[in-house]
Amino acid sequence: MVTLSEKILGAQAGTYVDRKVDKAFCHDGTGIQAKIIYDAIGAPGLANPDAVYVIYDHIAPANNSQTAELQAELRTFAEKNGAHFREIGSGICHQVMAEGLVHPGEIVIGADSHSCTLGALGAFATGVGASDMAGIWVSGETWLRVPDSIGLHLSGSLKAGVEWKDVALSYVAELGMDGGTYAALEFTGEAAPSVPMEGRLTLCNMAVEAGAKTGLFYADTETRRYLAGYSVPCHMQIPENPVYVRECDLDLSSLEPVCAVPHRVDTIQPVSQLAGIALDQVFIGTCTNGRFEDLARAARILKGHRVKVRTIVVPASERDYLQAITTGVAADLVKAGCIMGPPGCGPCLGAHMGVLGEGEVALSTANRNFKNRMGVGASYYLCSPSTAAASALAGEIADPREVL
Ligand SMILES: CC(C)[C@H](C(=O)O)[C@@H](O)C(=O)O
Ligand code: SF4
Repeated sequence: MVTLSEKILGAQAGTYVDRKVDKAFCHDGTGIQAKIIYDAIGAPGLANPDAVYVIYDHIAPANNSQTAELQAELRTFAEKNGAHFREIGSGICHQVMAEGLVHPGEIVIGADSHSCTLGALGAFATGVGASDMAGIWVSGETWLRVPDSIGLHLSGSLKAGVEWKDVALSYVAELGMDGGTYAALEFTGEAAPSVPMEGRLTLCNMAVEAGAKTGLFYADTETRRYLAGYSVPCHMQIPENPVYVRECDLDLSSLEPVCAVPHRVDTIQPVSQLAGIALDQVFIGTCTNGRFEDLARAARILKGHRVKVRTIVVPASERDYLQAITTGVAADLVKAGCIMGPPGCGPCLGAHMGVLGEGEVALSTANRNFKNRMGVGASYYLCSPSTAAASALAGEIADPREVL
């Protein structure tokens, strides 16, 4: 009668606990703020430098001198204090941590709201603000209220042209933007073991868009297969008849390609009904959908054709980028007219490399379409990599099932 969160945190839902943090990561944005608070506390050093990661991804490379100077300051801090530092171009913090650094059963805290992504590995992973991160640097621990859990039971299999992103957008729409507030979403059911790791990362990534504390998959043979690629051993996690405060059934076979429409992540419409909406920009990337598999899906549609609208592709990590290069996926994308950016967040949060102008309309594989996020006065739809690719070819929103 124990949920995975209760098991990992070692206490019943509702209990407040202090716990040692196994991995604590931040990026160039939140790391700077955490350092200001850490300096004010005046601690003698990091309590557990080996658990601390500083990963440059948000405005990477820097967009102006002030950003560059702040980044230089945090870089020096990380190096002096013995933290793990990942330079610009390494990739988005969540993806970098997913590449063999996070293990099932760990407590993983990131100074970024999408840290829930790492629940895909059977870890308890959640986001905190900069002050909590500074607290972890000082003490090596954090406090948490053990969350209640919502069971999301997956059954059936995806039809052609429907992707994990469509599942993610569909479950967020089902729960609503605050429907999972402070809960842990446990992905279970007969179809869960067959969800590949890249799909698990996409599904857990969007848990916070339903207000959830985290999303989790039980570590199973897929987790073991994935971690073996990083020479990381994996202990399986067996569900112990968890009790959920709410249960949702998601029949994968019943889903179709969807978009979240401006300006809410939980408001979706079938792509077929949006077809024909003219676009100014398509963006394929982010911690939701910038992995190699996502780039390959887009390339499958774009290969041998030419995009009709500016299309920016940003790999989630150096590893994803290299894989796209060695497999020819990157060449297919560039030959199709896509602009490839360095691994990182790219234009996701409207800070650089593809900011939209007033009145512009974009389609993005990201997880948020909040008003003014990618550019003041712009509007954007969220979708899967295949929908993004099909739409890039058409210059307007298009159904991927028509070109597959
Ligand atoms: C900048 C950062 C704090 C923010 C987050 O926490 O999610 C960003 O990554 C985002 O996606 O909006
Ligand atoms: S890719 Fe986007 S959503 Fe993910 S961490 Fe970066 S800014 Fe946030």
